[in-house]
Amino acid sequence: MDTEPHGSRIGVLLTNLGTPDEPTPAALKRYLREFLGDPRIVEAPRALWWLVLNGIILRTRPRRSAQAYRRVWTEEGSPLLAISRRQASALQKALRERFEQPIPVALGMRYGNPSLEQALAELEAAGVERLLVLPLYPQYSATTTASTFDAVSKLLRKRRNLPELRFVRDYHDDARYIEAMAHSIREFREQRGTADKLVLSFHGIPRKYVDLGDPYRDQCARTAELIAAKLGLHEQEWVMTFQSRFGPKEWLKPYTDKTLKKMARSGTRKVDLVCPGFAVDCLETLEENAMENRDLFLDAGGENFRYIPCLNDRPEHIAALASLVGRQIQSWL
Ligand SMILES: C=CC1=C(C)c2cc3[nH]c(cc4nc(cc5[nH]c(cc1n2)c(C)c5CCC(=O)O)C(CCC(=O)O)=C4C)c(C)c3C=C
Ligand SMILES: [Fe+2]
Ligand SMILES: [Fe+2]
Repeated sequence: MDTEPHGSRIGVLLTNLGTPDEPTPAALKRYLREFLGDPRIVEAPRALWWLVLNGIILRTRPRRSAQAYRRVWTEEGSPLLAISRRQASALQKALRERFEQPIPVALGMRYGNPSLEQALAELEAAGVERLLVLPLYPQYSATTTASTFDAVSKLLRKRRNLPELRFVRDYHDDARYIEAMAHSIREFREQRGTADKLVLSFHGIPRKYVDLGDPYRDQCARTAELIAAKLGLHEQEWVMTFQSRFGPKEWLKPYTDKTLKKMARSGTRKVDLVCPGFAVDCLETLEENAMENRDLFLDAGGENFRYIPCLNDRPEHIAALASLVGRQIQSWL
C-alpha cells in the first residue's frame, strides 16, 4: 500500500464479496456461516434461519462447495482473492499516476479475509482522513452493496475520530465501465469469431427482494442493454440471464442454466457467455459457467460454448475504476 505521507490523505477501500481461506469443508463452513448469516443475504426470521443454517445447510454444503472450489483453486489461492489483489495494486498505481500523489488503496472482503476491519486499519495507519469506499459491484443490490455499507459503518462505530466518507453506490451505466466491457467482448470475438448468441449472465437474487424494491434487476437490464448497444447487437443476438440460484424460492429469471439448455435444444449451436456483474473471476464464473454450464449446454446439443473472462485487472478496467474514483474525490483534491 502507498503510505508516503501527504497533506490530503485520501484513501480508497476497495471491497468485494470474499472467499474461503482454503478449499476445505472446515474453511467453507466458517465462510458460509458468516456469509449466509448476514440478514441482508438471507431475509428470514432469525431463529428459524439459524436452525436451518446450522442444522441443515452447514452440515452439507461446505463439503460440496469445497469440491467446487478445488476445481478453480490456483497456486496463488482463490481466484477472487488473487485477482482482487492485482486489481488493488494496479488501481493504486493508476491513481498515483493520474493524481500525482499517493492515494492508498486497501482491499477488504465483506466476508472472510482480508477483512474490512484489516483494510480500514491499514488505511487508518496510512493517515487516511478522507475515505472513498468502492464496492466492486457494478449493479446495486441490498444483498451486496448495502451489506458492505452495513459492515463498514458498524466498524466505524468503534472510531472516535471518523474519516470524511464517500460510498460508491453503483456504476451500472458508467460509460467507461460499459466501454471496457464492450471492448473486452469485441476483442474476444475478433480473435475467435462470433457466436450465434451472447449470454450476459448476472448473479441472481430472490425475486421477492426486487418486488420489495431492490433496483438490482433494472440495473442489470440497463447494463446489458448498454453493452449490447455498444456492440451493435440486434435483439435476437443477445440475452440477459441470472445464475447461482440458492434455495427453493423463486429467484430472478430467466435462469442461466435453463436458458442455455433451451437454446441448445432449439438449435443454437454457438454461445458466448460473459458476466458483466462480476468485476473479478471467481467460483461463480469459472466453475458454474466455464465448467458446469458449458457441460450442460454441450450435453443438450450445443456445439461450442465460450466463456469470456471478467474485466479483472485489464488496463481498461483499471482505467475505468480510476476515473470513477477521480469523479468521487474531485472536490478533495
Ligand atoms: C444465499 C443467497 C445469496 C445471495 C442473495 C447472493 C447474492 C450475490 N452474490 C454475489 C456474488 C458472489 N457470490 C458468490 C458465491 C456465493 N453466493 C452464494 C449465495 C448468495 N449470493 C453462495 C452460498 C456462494 C458461495 C459458494 C457456494 O457455496 O455456492 C461469489 C464467489 C465467491 C468466491 O469465493 O469465488 C460471488 C462473487 C452477487 C453479486 C450477489 C447479488 C447481486
Ligand atoms: Fe452469491
Ligand atoms: Fe454457484
